[in-house]
Amino acid sequence: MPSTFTITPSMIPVVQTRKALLILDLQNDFLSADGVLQTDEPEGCLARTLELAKAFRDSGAGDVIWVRSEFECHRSLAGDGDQIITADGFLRPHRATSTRGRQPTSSAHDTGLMEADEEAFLSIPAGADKTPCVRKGTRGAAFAPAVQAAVVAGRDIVVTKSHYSAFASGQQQLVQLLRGRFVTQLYVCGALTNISIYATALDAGRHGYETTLVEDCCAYRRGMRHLNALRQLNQLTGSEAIHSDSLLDAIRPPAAPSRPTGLSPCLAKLGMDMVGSGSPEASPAAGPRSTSTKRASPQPDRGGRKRLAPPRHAPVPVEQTRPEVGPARPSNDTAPLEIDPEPSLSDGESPEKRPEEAQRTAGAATAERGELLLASAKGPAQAPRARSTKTEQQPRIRNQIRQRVLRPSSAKTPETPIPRAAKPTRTQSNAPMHTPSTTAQPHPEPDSPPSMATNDAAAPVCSAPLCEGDTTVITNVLTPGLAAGAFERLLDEVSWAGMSHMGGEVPRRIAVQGAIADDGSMPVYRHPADESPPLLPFSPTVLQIKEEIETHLGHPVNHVLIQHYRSGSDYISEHSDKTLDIAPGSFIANVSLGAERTMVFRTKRPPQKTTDDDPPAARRTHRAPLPHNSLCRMGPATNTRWLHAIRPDRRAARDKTPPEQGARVSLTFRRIATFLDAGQSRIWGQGATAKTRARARPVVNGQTDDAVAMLRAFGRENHTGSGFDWAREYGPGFDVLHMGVPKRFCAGSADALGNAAVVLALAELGVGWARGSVDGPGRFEDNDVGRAVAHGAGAVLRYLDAVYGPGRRYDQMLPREVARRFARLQQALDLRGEWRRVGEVGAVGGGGGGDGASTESETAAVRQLLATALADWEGYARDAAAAVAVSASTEPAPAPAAGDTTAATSAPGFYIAGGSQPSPADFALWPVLHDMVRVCGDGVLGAHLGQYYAAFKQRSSVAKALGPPTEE
Ligand SMILES: O=C(O)CCC(=O)C(=O)O
Ligand SMILES: [Fe+2]
Repeated sequence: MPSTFTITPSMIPVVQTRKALLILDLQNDFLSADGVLQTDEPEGCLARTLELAKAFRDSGAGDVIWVRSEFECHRSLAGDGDQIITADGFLRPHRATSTRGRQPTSSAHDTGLMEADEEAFLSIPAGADKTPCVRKGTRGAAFAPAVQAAVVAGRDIVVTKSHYSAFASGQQQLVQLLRGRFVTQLYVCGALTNISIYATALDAGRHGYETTLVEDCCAYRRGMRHLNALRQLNQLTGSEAIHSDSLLDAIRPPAAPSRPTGLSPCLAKLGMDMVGSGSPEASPAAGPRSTSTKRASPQPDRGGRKRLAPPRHAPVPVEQTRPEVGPARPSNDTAPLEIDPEPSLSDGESPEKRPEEAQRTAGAATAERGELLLASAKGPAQAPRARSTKTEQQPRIRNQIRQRVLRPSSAKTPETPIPRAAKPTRTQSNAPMHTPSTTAQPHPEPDSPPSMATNDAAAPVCSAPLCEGDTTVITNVLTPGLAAGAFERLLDEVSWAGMSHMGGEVPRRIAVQGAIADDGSMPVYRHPADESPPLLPFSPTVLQIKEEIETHLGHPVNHVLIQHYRSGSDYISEHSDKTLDIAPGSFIANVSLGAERTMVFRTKRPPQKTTDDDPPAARRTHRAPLPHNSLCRMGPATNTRWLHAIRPDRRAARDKTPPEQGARVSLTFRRIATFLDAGQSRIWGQGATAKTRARARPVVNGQTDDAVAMLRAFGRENHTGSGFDWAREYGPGFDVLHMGVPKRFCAGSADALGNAAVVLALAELGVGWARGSVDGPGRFEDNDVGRAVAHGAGAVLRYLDAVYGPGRRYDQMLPREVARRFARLQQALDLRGEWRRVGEVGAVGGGGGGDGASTESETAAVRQLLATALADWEGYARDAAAAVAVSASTEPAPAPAAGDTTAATSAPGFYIAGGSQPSPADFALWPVLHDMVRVCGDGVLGAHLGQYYAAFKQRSSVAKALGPPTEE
């Protein structure tokens, strides 16, 4: 039977979705030195953003949309409208309860504070005294000159908004414009991360756009706000933050295939300085090529010119370069292997010249609608140009090509394997000077005999020199016996920690080990992190690795930073190692175990051009794959002139080769010349102000001027190549040890029960703290800007409740609940006082001081006393139990509080002042009950109070409060 409809797949319109780069608020008020809200972080942000905009446009990846803000009228932050972040403290990621992603806390009080914040530049509540920002017609509202010059009129799109969000209700212009262009994927950057970027990205998520933040192109004034915004966006909308390099990589024309090098498969993948030096001869090591004759036929580039597919074994530059600035680059000049997936669509003509192609891909009606909508958009928007599917499909095809050509299946190595136990012969002319060993570690002589037990497959192989010629990758670097199982042993034996940077966790686990001298002194390597884990002595496997690695360095190392990249999502951003504490002339030794990742080297930004006649400076990139059991031996010249990074590798597992799967451990060994004493309280050596131990000076902790100066010097080392003036920048030395986000300090008092109550509250509320350096009356010092201090357990409990606990929301409690919370807390504090007095007069415990040894009659007297004192509490516990029983039969169990991992499952979860979460009364009461039970046995508590006591005891926070005070 003939079918009613004939379905011809080629007739079905394919809507090709597109991307856009949304750049927000790069206006004078946010960028210029006299701007009202000048952003100065991150360094180089504007230049990177402009570079990205150009590359994005030139690559054909999508549209560049410049958005600017103009103050029109006060924008309230109450209700469901604009949302921004003005919190300086760490915002704990919360469970998204609302699909609209609204922040859960926004009382009138919070809103008032937010609107008053200077960064809330579109909110000027009545009576506010704020400097006007981005007022229409002012210089501050204009794009910064460099930005204005970067906007390509007639091609880019410029949109003006008067809300924080570019998608706010009443601002449908952008949504319509994007719809018309079939944009589904947005890359967002600009200024400020926590204000316009946050509001816009949150709304973009609501509109269903797949949104990615280009983190290093997001400008901000306060690091914590920037991090909070990125974190919250990730939490609420799933948007990821990437580095602009990753985006540039994704949109950049395809990588040239490696010229056959004849090296081992791994080394063949190294990007080496071989531009133009290769032979065009065929080689068995050449990677597979497409066998499709169609694909090998002449292909058009995007400019419509014919170009030839590369000859089968054409020499191609291995080094990947990207011009810093300069004219738009034709898409084919570095794309020798561009394969058109649909040759019929691109046969000889530029997509731009083929409007009918747009109809084939998107359908005539939709293409037209795109144009109509666009015409209604404000700003110099341009009619949509029809795009071929080719442009959009390139990344995927390129990836396939890259994988095939960069992974030759077989290759020979012409390198002479390095004999085991022999120091590799260094051929580089600019290899670091060998600093004589000052420690007693033995080093084999250069011509010591090769070890007997090696075979070819397992012998170390050294790559050709990389970057500045002083860097090499040595594969098979560890002896097979050590390499086998080292990865697993390290995971087990190393004491891993998180590390914070700018108040956030770095995206990998780390550990620090080093040579601790007999007197306890140790090397210290300072780099831009707020806190690093403590240095521990070399663990057995690390020590073995260190000893083998030293034979390849020719000098000892005394410090190692061990990093665990748990998956492809863990990474280290582009940086150069900070040489403040590194001994001059020494190598930085990166040992890789586990999954293969790629070290991407990129030359530092060249100095600003001086005249227009200078040719545009180019930055060079090398990719060095680091397979399991390899050593990247980086010399100082490379570290001076190049940055390096392990970028995230978020490819799906199926797109990775087996060696690339899984986790990686790297060990970065350094020779450090700055030292701390055993107590980490004094510092001396190369990078300190005191150059000798005899003159060692106290370390400086916290966010001090010194810390800022050191961080700025680190920043300059990252950005200045050989122009970095070490003697001037680092020569005088820094005594800074821990910097960055200050800690909260808690100093205990002689009152053990008060201390336990505070520790219990801190644990329950998930508030991290460190032990205060000064002992004295119980004291809590917060890490807010003003460093709020509360004295005495009662005040601290109230403070913690009001700032971190449910006490933030007294406005949402019934007055009687508030009164009950206050009254029970006071009563619990009084009970603690009575119990202490009992202890003092009757010598029966009372405050954890006594050992419970007392006569029967004394104990009986105390029991009697307690029976009276605890009568009220028994009643409260009975009421609370009854309330829980009622709500348990009608409602699902309340969610456990922050510090509790067990309450939801095993504890009934009733609290002495009622409610669904512990209150300060519980924190004050429970340690007292516990002490009473310790002294008098649990018979002292009535049935309900006993039940309350036992249930609360199961909470995970209790273990912390009972143990010795431990920091978080
Ligand atoms: O994991 C790596 O190989 C790189 C580590 C690194 O560059 C560093 O710690 O400075
Ligand atoms: Fe590094």
